[in-house]
Amino acid sequence: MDGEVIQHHTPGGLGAAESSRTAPFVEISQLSKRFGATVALRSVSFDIRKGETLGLLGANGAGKSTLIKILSGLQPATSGTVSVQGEGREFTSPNQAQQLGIVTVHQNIDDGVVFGMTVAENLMLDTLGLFQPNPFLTYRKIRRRARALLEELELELPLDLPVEQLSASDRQQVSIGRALAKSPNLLILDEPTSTLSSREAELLFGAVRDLQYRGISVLYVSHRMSEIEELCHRAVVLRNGSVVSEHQQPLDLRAVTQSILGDLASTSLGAGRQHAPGDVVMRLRGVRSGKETAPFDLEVRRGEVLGVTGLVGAGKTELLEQLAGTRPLESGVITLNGSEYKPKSVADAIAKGVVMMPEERAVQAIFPDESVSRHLSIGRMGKVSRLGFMDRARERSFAEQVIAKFAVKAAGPDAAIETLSGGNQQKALVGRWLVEQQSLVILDEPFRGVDIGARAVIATELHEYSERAAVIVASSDPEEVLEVADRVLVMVDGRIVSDSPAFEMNSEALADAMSEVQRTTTSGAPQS
Ligand SMILES: Nc1ncnc2c1ncn2[C@@H]1O[C@H](COP(=O)(O)OP(=O)(O)OP(=O)(O)O)[C@@H](O)[C@H]1O
Repeated sequence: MDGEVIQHHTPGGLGAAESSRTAPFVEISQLSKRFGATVALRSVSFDIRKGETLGLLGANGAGKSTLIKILSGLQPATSGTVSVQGEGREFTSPNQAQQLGIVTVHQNIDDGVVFGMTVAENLMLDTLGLFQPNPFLTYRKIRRRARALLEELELELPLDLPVEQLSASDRQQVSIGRALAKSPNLLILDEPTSTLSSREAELLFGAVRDLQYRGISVLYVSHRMSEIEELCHRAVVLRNGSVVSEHQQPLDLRAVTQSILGDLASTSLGAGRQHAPGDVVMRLRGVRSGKETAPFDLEVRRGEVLGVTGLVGAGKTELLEQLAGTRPLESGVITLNGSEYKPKSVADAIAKGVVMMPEERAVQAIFPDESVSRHLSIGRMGKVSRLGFMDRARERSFAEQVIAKFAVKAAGPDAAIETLSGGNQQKALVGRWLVEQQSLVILDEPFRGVDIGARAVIATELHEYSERAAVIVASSDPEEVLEVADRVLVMVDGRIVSDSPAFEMNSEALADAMSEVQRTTTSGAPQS
């Protein structure tokens, strides 16, 4: 431990019984985990007390997910012990962990849902034992129980839709609902808000507070310091697989950040940078973000990072997909470097120099068994093949450049992508589009699961890259947008309601604009 001063405090409005939060529910002792030559956890010891919400923090690759996988019975530890309510336990399956009341919502949303089943079936999967055939269990009954659960959690989800038809954030809500239906004693949440809008995140915080009142323990992993501050009674920091500090409320955020990174020098983000907008790269005239919405005009220039924000469902993705060739143009005309631009497909857009990193990393971009280098070549076949055959040397050297430039923590270009921590996968995916020259790079939610140090690296690279190309960054988190953007568009219900230089905005003003659904004006970006 670094020996931080420990002060006692209850997070705002929690009111959970202080006295019951002294006995440990889980005690982790000298836990270590190796993957070949990689040491993911080194002799980790701490406890999670009854009724407390404990924050688990650490940079990308620090070992958080590995620890969670051990606690959930998904992976065995190499050495060390885990005790539950004072008894040493070894879990060899998620079922065993769940029998002891330990339920986990994993970082990858789709680990928590079963495709091909409806929302109602997913919610009741474990509680009603739907994996076993039961002739007496009707869909009506499943649906009734699921609806009662949703009412209790104050969630609104379409019960009869197959989960694969839901948006990422709705699937996330289903997996959280499914976990809560199991009445856990310890709920582990691994970056639960990374795919949620701020309103959905508020609902989740309400659910966590409810668990606190009921004396249920929560292990809460997040890169967002404001969430740790708001929800957690204590926080433990992992760095390079070791526990390096423990913090109590009120959190000293500077000390926490320093402890996570081991060095504060690399965390200055882009706020307040000087920039000079250059030539127009892409010009939109009469374009719509959806069929029902009013058309608008927009110019995207070299020399500035254009941030696009709005709640989930505001129309950001619909707009950006039209630019990237994944969705046909609804209406209007687009020009790219002065010529008409009407991409017929993603490949056509890429050939014209417009590339997009999609929002849903796991579903749309990751092929788990492929190596990092193969992964980074997907969509760049023309650049890494010769006479139709993959050129392995070129593929590896490209991957090496991305790994070095974005400080991706990986055993090397041949490592399978699934051996990288979530945040390191994300850095590699962002980096793959910023090594070569493009006309326009679009990144949808690039900071998802990325730690504060890595965010600074990405922001710096984006600023540098924007000198040569137009860059659009979309995020539903106003703070993330302000960290990187020079100019910010706010979208509400498919319309652009504000278009301003970033230095004129702050996160409160942005959040207000994002939630202002009843605006009467059509667009803050004037038609010309
Ligand atoms: N299956 C695996 N094979 C090899 N190495 C692995 C494997 N899983 C994890 N690692 C390595 O263990 C270390 C810890 O990874 P882990 O996923 O626990 O980090 P994390 O703290 O959850 O990061 P993030 O914030 O990016 O999700 C990393 O160096 C990672 O590359």
